[in-house]
Amino acid sequence: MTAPFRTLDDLDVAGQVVLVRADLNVPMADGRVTDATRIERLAPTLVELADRGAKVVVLSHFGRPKGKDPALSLAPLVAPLSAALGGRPVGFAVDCIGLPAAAVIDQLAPGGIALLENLRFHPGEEKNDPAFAKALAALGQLYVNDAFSAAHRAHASTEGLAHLLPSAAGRLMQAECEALAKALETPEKPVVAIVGGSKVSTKLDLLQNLVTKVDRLVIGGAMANTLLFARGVDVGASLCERDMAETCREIEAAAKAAGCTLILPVDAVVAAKLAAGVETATVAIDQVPSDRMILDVGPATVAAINAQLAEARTLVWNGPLGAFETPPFDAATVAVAREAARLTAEAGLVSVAGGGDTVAALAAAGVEERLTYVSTAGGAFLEWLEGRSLPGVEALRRR
Ligand SMILES: Nc1ncnc2c1ncn2[C@@H]1O[C@H](COP(=O)(O)OP(=O)(O)O)[C@@H](O)[C@H]1O
Ligand SMILES: O=C(OP(=O)(O)O)[C@H](O)COP(=O)(O)O
Repeated sequence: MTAPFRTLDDLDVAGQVVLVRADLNVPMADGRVTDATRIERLAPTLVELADRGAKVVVLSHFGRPKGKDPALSLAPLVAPLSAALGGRPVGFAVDCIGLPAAAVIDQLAPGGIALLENLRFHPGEEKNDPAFAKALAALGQLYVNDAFSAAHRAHASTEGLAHLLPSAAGRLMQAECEALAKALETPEKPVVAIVGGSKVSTKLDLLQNLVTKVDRLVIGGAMANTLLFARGVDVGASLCERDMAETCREIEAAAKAAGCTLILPVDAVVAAKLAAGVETATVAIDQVPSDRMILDVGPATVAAINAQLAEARTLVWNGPLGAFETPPFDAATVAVAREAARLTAEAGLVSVAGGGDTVAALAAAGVEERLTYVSTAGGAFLEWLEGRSLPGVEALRRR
């Protein structure tokens, strides 16, 4: 079968500078990578290109910087990237365009690899500014997109660049598209979705459409706080995007119209601040003290979610249910992850989960290998599920 887009098989890369859009937006704490899944899943593309004699130039964003923010530099990713490549040296350029980038690329021999500084230090990246895309294109001869997890963004490095250079999907991009299609193109019902995490405004928008694709939608994490607030629940000092209340009401209406059952937390684990060792309490969802934050869903909510999973034939999951990086606020995410893994093994549940932090949470729960498929993508995976075309994938299609 012909691939819907060009792949590495279609490129003659020997001696060429290949610009590889990667997603090195990995979870980090204290300057160290806490989950290297995205790096490890990218590595085969870089190794293949290098072994075929390409000069490999890795492009990525990291976080959501407003201008040049040293705290969001990609420099700390050089060592973990080199480790994932079996110790191959990785060069680093302090800017992703212009002389600093060109100078580092000039030093590359065939088979060499370099990483360029955070693309989002330039506003032209997120604006898909043609001049910025052109400055990136000037650095190389070929373009490979291996960042499926950023393919829902129409940015210069994910969309614009594909129109300026001969382009192809990397092995991870290819594998993600194939695996998601295989697992979810005709999902067995009932389909239960779990959406949590903290990227509230960017992910709320897609829930309106998602409710037409799934039978039940469980909402946890900071996402739930915003929906609860919109229902009139006092969420105290919790992370909550109060200006999204109207959108939340629209989602509730869309769910009702589509016959999708919404499952929101009925209890919560609260604390005065997000820190290890703080005093916690489990309270009913309408009893959150005004000076406390909801940092995890409570045990009654976990029981309700697991009851949904018991009836489900398909599970799709993006976003942790709580602030899982800081125990004990990982309890609900771990409990639900283990139940999903058990049902996958024992009851034939098709379970697909994705997202940078979700993968880290699944790994911490020890179930990363026990679900049907784990994607590196969160938002992109949900948009794929909605049936939306992803700009980063569309730009690679064979024309
Ligand atoms: N109740 C909560 N309050 C604050 N942060 C939360 C809460 N629940 C989850 N989070 C945070 O959400 C983050 C993950 O969100 P997100 O980026 O949307 O997920 P993913 O990367 O898997 O797509 C984690 O860092 C986690 O600590
Ligand atoms: O981590 C990412 O997405 P995810 O949190 O949905 O998994 C991607 O790197 C996209 O990042 P963005 O949502 O800042 O564009």
